[in-house]
Amino acid sequence: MERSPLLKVEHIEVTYKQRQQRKVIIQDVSFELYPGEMVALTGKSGAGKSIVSHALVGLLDKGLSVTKGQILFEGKDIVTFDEKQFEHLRREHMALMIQHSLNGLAPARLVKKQMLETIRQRRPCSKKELEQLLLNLLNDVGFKEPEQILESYPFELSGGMRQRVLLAMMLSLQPKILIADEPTTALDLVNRERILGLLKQFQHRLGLTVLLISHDENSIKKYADRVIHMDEGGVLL
Ligand SMILES: Nc1ncnc2c1ncn2[C@@H]1O[C@H](COP(=O)(O)OP(=O)(O)OP(=O)(O)O)[C@@H](O)[C@H]1O
Repeated sequence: MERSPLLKVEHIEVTYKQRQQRKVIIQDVSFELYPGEMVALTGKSGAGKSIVSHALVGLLDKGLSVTKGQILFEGKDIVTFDEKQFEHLRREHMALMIQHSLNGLAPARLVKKQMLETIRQRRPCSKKELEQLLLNLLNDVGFKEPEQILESYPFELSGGMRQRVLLAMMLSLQPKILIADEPTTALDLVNRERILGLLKQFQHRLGLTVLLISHDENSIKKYADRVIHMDEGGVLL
């Protein structure tokens, strides 16, 4: 039986428009993601990888928009979604783990508070149950003393620890697709391998579909089932 893609990006173009200025930033980008696979999107800095990831979840910066093509999630074109529909998509289906761990966590707010806020969007259960879920998730990403992590501020944690907290937070949303945009850029080799190993583990254990975005093809290719190359705004096949 032929499998259908969970996500199908078809010939998308993203344009930057501001007053008289108009510039095509990426053009004719097409690729597919099948359920349960880990696909790497690589290409040099400036190729447009982050723009693609933002377009997928409706988080393009002001002035940027998808001007051609379709992005089909479970067969439905999401290019025309409004903000409310994208919020729903991000909460229920597609989580974006963004570049540099501190961007994803407020440095001076307790980890527990931030994680609770995220998980509450998805699971309406008691505070006690939620806290237990958080402890389990932190355990899953390798924290031996998750209680201590919950009571920490992100600025007190190392880059690798923050990235693992962020991963636990994203997993709490139980997404179908996890988009990890340069998840290991700021990390040393040991932490890089640890984060990528965890992503691989969750791909297998939860059947998670992962889009792994990185300019460093060498560090991710052994983890990916397939590699897609982007070059100056397009996809090289
Ligand atoms: N908000 C924006 N407005 C206008 N142009 C932008 C904006 N953000 C990015 N660009 C342009 O889009 C192109 C692609 O940028 P993008 O950040 O997607 O590259 P990238 O492949 O993710 O690079 P990196 O690996 O460095 O993150 C670049 O030429 C950049 O200058």
